[in-house]
Amino acid sequence: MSVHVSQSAHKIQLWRRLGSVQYRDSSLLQRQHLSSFSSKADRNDDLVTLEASPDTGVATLRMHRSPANSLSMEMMQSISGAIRKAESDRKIQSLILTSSLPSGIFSAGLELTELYQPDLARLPKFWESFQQLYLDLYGSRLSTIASIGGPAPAAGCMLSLSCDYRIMTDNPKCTIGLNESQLGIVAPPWLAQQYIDVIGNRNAELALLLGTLFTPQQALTVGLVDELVCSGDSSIDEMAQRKAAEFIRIPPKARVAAKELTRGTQIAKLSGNREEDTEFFCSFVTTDTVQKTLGSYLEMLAKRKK
Ligand SMILES: CC/C=C\C/C=C\C/C=C\C/C=C/C(=O)SCCNC(=O)CCNC(=O)[C@H](O)C(C)(C)COP(=O)(O)OP(=O)(O)OC[C@H]1O[C@@H](n2cnc3c(N)ncnc32)[C@H](O)[C@@H]1OP(=O)(O)O
Repeated sequence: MSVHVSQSAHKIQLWRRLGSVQYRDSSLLQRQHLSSFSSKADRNDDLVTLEASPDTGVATLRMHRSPANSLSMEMMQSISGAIRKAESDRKIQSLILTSSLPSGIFSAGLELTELYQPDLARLPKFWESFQQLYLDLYGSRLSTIASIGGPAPAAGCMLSLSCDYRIMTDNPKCTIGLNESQLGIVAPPWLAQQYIDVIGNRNAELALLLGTLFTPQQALTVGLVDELVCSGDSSIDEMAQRKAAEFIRIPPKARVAAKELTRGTQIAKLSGNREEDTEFFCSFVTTDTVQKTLGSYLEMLAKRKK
């Protein structure tokens, strides 16, 4: 086992060094005209806002990476940083995760330019930031509530799955689910497991195969969200606050211990397997087949917009 781990660590080092090497597949070097998908690194400083209220014990983490709260490496690090900041304040017991984008989009999942024709030096760090975000949110001592006012596909769904409670706007245009298979990729095992834990094995199996995006009503039926709020009703924030207060009434030690009961094993599993997970991701996502499918998906998104 230890030999396997050290070989794996060696491969990750190789990935990092490969950063200076250009991506080799010539068909992929001919960049298509996907002008709206061209950004990579962004500034860390204005992607999220954390509002802590020591009086109520509730902090609200608002995501506002325009246009769709897609998760670039910096975005994931900013969310992780805000979670840790809220946790370091002993007066805070609950965290509401929401979007403050005017479009209402909760999160469009991983930033696709991080996956398509990736920067090879950045790729392992990008994935490690995704793992870290899962560990920080899923393993938080805080009670966490996702207030989902808009679409939450793929890693956007992961953000909500990592919370303790999910409230969603009842607008059929706002869909949620792990749609990775539609992009020619697959959710990592730790994310698939969250899905199985929340919606059950058969529902998860079908939804993962088909890349299903559930409407809010369907999501409520399968248990992917816990509560719906009428579309256009501003009370989603109030409902989240009310739920947070309900969680806060439970003695913190008991609440945290209860959470550990259901999440501890999965958290320990990924914590002990991060390098292999990163290695697998880097190898998988850079294959020609995956890159071609991602390219087509990006084109489809751009055309749909036109
Ligand atoms: C061990 C593991 C092994 C292997 C694992 C391998 C891979 C990793 C696997 C899984 C983890 C998770 C993966 C992901 O999260 S992949 C991302 C999936 N996301 C999507 O499919 C969503 C795509 N977007 C949409 O469907 C729509 O944009 C959305 C419904 C969110 C909003 O629709 P709306 O009509 O309101 O707006 P649009 O005009 O479509 O978009 C606005 C704006 O935002 C840009 N955009 C949208 N999504 C993304 C994205 N994910 N990344 C980057 N940019 C995005 C879109 O281009 C528009 O931009 P602009 O033209 O500049 O306005």
